[in-house]
Amino acid sequence: MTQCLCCQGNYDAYVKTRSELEEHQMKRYNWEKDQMQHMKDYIARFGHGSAKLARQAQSKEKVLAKMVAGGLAEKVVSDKLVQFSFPDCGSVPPPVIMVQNVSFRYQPDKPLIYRNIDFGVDLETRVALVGPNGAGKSTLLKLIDGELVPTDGVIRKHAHVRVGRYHQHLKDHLDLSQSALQYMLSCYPEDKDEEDMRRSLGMYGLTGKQQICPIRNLSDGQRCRVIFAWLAFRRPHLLLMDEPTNHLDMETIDALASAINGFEGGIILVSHDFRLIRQVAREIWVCEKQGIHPWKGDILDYKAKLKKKIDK
Ligand SMILES: Nc1ncnc2c1ncn2[C@@H]1O[C@H](COP(=O)(O)OP(=O)(O)OP(=O)(O)O)[C@@H](O)[C@H]1O
Repeated sequence: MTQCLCCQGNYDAYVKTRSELEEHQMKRYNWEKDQMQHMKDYIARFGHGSAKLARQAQSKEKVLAKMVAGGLAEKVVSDKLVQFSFPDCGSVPPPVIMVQNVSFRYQPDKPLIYRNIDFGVDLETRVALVGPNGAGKSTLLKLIDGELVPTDGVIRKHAHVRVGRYHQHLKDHLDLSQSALQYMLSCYPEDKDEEDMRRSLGMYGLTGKQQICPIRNLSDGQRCRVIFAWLAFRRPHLLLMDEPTNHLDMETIDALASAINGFEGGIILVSHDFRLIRQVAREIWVCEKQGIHPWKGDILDYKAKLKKKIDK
C-alpha cells in the first residue's frame, strides 16, 4: 500500500530537508565552479611562463583533475514549476452516467465482484473510492470507462460525455522511441498544431528538450506527465483516476490536487494517498462486500476506522 501522506508535519519536514540539501548542493556547486575557473585561468595565463609558474600551473592542473575525478556537485535544476490544469470541458446535463443494477464477475466460475450496484455520476461528482485491496475499485473504473462490460445490468452514458481514465499501465504502452511531442501528434492527428501540443506538454512541467527527446530518456514521473498532458488534451467531462500519484513527487501531487479542484467536470478517484483525497474529495465511497457504500465521515474518520481495525 502506498504510504499515507496525511501528516502535514512530515510534509513540512520533507520540504525543509529538501531545500536545505539543495541549498548546500548549490553552494558546493558554486564554490567548485569558482575554484575551477580560477585554476583554469591560472593555467591559461602561466602554463607557458617561467619554470616556477609553469610548475605551479601543473600542480593546479593536478588539483583540477582530482576535483573532477572525485565527482563534482551537480547544479540544482529544480523541475519546472508545475502547474497542472484540466481544460474547460463544457457542460453535459445530468445524468451523465447511470450505473443500473450492475453485477460483475471476471469469469463465470469466479465470485461476483459487484452485486446489483446502482448509482449515478454527474459533473458535480467528486468521489474518492476506497476499500480493501482486491475489493474491485479499479474494476469499477474499467466498467464505467467501458473497458469491461457488466455481467448483468447496464451502464448508461450521455451520448456526448467524454471520459478520461488515468492509470499506471498507460505509461507502459508509450512508444519509447517516440518523443512526447510525436506521441501527442500521433494521438491527436486532427490537431496538427505543434504549438498547442507543446503548450500542453509544457503545462505539465516538460521542458522543451524533454518534449522532443525519446520517451525512453524520461523518468517515470515525466512519463506520467506525458500521460496527464494526453489526458487533458481530450478535454474529458469525467476523470477516472486510478492511483494517479505513483511516481509523482509531493509538489506534483499538490499541483494535481489543485488542477482537480479547478476542474469543472466530475471525478472518481482511486488512491491510497489520503493526503490527496483530503484535498479533493467531497464524498468517500467504500468499495467492499460486492457493493459501493457511501461513507458518512471524511477520509480522516475512515483512516481512523482502518487503524482501529488493525489495532484490534
Ligand atoms: N483481468 C482479471 N481477470 C480476473 N480477475 C481479475 C482481473 N483483474 C482483477 N481481477 C480480480 O478482481 C478483484 C478486484 O480487482 P481490482 O483490481 O478491481 O481491485 P482493487 O480494489 O482495485 O485492488 P487494489 O486496491 O489492490 O488495486 C481482485 O480479486 C483481482 O484479483
